[in-house]
Amino acid sequence: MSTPAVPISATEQKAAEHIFGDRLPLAERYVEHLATSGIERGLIGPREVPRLWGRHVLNCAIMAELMPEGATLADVGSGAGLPGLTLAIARPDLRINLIEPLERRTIWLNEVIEDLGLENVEVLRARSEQLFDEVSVDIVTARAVSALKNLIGMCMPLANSSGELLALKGRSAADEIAAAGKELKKHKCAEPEILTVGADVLEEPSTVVRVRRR
Ligand SMILES: C[S@@+](CC[C@H](N)C(=O)[O-])C[C@H]1O[C@@H](n2cnc3c(N)ncnc32)[C@H](O)[C@@H]1O
Repeated sequence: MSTPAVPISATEQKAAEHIFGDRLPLAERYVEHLATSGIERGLIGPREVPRLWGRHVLNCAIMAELMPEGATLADVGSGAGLPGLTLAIARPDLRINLIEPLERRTIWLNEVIEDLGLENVEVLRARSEQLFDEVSVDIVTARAVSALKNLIGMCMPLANSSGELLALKGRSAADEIAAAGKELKKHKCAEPEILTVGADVLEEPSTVVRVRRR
């Protein structure tokens, strides 16, 4: 691959070492894929290159801190593998389904998974709603897929009886929770929690909304 320079600050480098440990070379290879074929094939915008490490890979991979050992995951609307592929790289003990309906995205994801030699992740080409009878996992993740009020109906049916949704959100988290009252009630969910993750290692920690059933 001829790779455009993907900048990484000293703080990001330290965070990447902290999150990925001896699997950091796999994360670096993933970033190379994002910056080359990921851009050529429209999975990520060229203007994102300067923010690939900080805003995309590290803000997603830090969610590994919330994952119990050996958990099963479904990442809804995985796109270029965010956050699902970053979690598969950081945590080989997790078993992860990447759920993505668009064929060209699933082809790219499978190519990257094969190149990285990841054995704990599988791509399912489908909309989440088509998998409600087939997928039952401990944790459903989603980032930049839809507003929380829509995500609840798209994701909670994929969670097992004690399962949960972890949605990566930004500053809108509290407003999105306030707007999701009807859906939370319909799916018998408790009041969501807003978690700040990675404050000790990231310049901008991630905001995650955790939704559990009552
Ligand atoms: C804006 S992209 C975000 C991709 C990635 N999660 C990220 O953070 O970069 C939204 C993705 O959700 C997928 N998507 C939309 N509706 C979906 C559904 N009902 N089930 C699963 N994926 C869906 C789209 O195909 C698209 O790849």
